[in-house]
Amino acid sequence: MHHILAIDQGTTSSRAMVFDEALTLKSVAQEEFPQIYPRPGWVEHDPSDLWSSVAATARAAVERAEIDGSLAAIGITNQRETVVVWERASGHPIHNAIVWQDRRTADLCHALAEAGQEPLITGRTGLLLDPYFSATKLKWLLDHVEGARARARRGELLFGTVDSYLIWKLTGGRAHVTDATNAARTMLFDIGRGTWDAEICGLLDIPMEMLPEVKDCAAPFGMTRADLFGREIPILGVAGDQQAATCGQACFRPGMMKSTYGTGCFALLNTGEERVTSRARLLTTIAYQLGGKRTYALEGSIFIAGAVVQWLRDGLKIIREAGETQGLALSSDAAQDLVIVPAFTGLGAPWWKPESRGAVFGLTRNSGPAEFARAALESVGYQTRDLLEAMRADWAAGAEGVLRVDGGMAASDWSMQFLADIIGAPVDRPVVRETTALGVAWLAGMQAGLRPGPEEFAADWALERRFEPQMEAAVREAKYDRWGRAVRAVMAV
Ligand SMILES: Nc1ncnc2c1ncn2[C@@H]1O[C@H](COP(=O)(O)OP(=O)(O)O)[C@@H](O)[C@H]1O
Ligand SMILES: O=P(O)(O)OC[C@H](O)CO
Repeated sequence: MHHILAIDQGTTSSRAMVFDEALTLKSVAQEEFPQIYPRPGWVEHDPSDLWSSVAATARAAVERAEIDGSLAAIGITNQRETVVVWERASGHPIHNAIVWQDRRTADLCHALAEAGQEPLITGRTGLLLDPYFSATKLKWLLDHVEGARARARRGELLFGTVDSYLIWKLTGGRAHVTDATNAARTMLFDIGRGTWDAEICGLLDIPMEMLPEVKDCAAPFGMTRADLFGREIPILGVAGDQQAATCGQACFRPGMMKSTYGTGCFALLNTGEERVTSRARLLTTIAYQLGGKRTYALEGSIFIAGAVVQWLRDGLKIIREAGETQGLALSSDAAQDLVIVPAFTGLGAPWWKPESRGAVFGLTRNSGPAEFARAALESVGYQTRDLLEAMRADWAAGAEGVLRVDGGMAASDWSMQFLADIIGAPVDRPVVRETTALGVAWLAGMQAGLRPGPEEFAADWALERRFEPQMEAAVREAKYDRWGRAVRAVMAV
């Protein structure tokens, strides 16, 4: 029996999982690492923390799985958009990684929009002019680290998203590569042609010498150093974490969609070969690239989902652990209809209002922890419906009715039932909820010749529970209408 190691390098922790060749999970290791907030709105990671947590969890997962040298392939999935720049000669980063959540380039994005650059950028990359993406963060580094641009031009510095940096470390500096899904999040990549875009690089003064080679999601990315796992192991699968979850959820047919509920929520709708241009301010992105063929997706990104539950725990201190929200919601007063708009760091898709902040509507003297818990869980459902409405507006062919869910918050039955109620469609939760790691393990396993293609993988996808909508249509629409008014009020303040 061969085994596959999936490395999932996320925003707050690194995880490693070993799967056998039938994709049964054998072991897990996880390590959190520090978040660095140098100023309000700035978020950084120390690249050495990313690397050491990946190396430690990878080794621990392999040890725990007791697989006796049968490791055949590695897959890497990662937090997307985060930028690392390092020296080709030494492998040393020239600065902390600038994380996807970092807002330091908001003014630069604003200036580019004022200068009329958004149509070019959106047309080529499918993305909006927002600090979320890598390009303006990379420009910031080249502008602020002394001598960086000249060194990059001489070929001394390399840029990568986290996957690319990890591959450089794993291979001992023998491969400077990335995959098409990660490249698609940089705002430097022409997603139609599948190449780095010279015009956008020119506009931002980014030397193209520092960009990695872009490969399919299932491809030979390089061999690890022999000392890491006792011999060289091939890295054969790479995808951004939301795209890996799309694969793990087997959303291979146009119209299929998944929504992942972690700290934030990211919904991807497979649009097949069609590169749908959003009129509703969603993102167009690459879902996966296999055999040189790109499959596209519409993506809605919400920055606060599970994080609203963390706020109940750490901010309001009305719960000790996330699971308590379910009991509270069940005991809440149905006559009160509290609405929480959790715009703690602004509003993401489809509004893109970085300056908005949150609000609570409908407070009475009887409003207490139970009503807050229910409103917090409901806010995640409402935000998802906003994304689905935008997807419907954008794509006439339209999403199939069912939404596949995963991520930590998908564990909450109450939340998933409300989600089904408010979107008015079934919500399917799979048996395997580690869809991100599963997706990239499948990609690597397929490239290794251990796993068959998408059709067979899709046939193996197993439902744990379907949540059917039960709410009366009139109640649903009245509640959603009230949410819409609350969001508009938040944007107006
Ligand atoms: N039973 C639950 N009910 C509601 N929210 C939950 C529950 N379990 C976990 N969460 C939320 O899910 C999030 C963790 O999910 P995870 O997929 O691990 O996130 P990430 O990968 O972004 O760190 C947390 O924000 C937590 O508040
Ligand atoms: O690390 P996660 O799971 O919060 O995912 C982050 C996303 O990739 C950001 O686009």
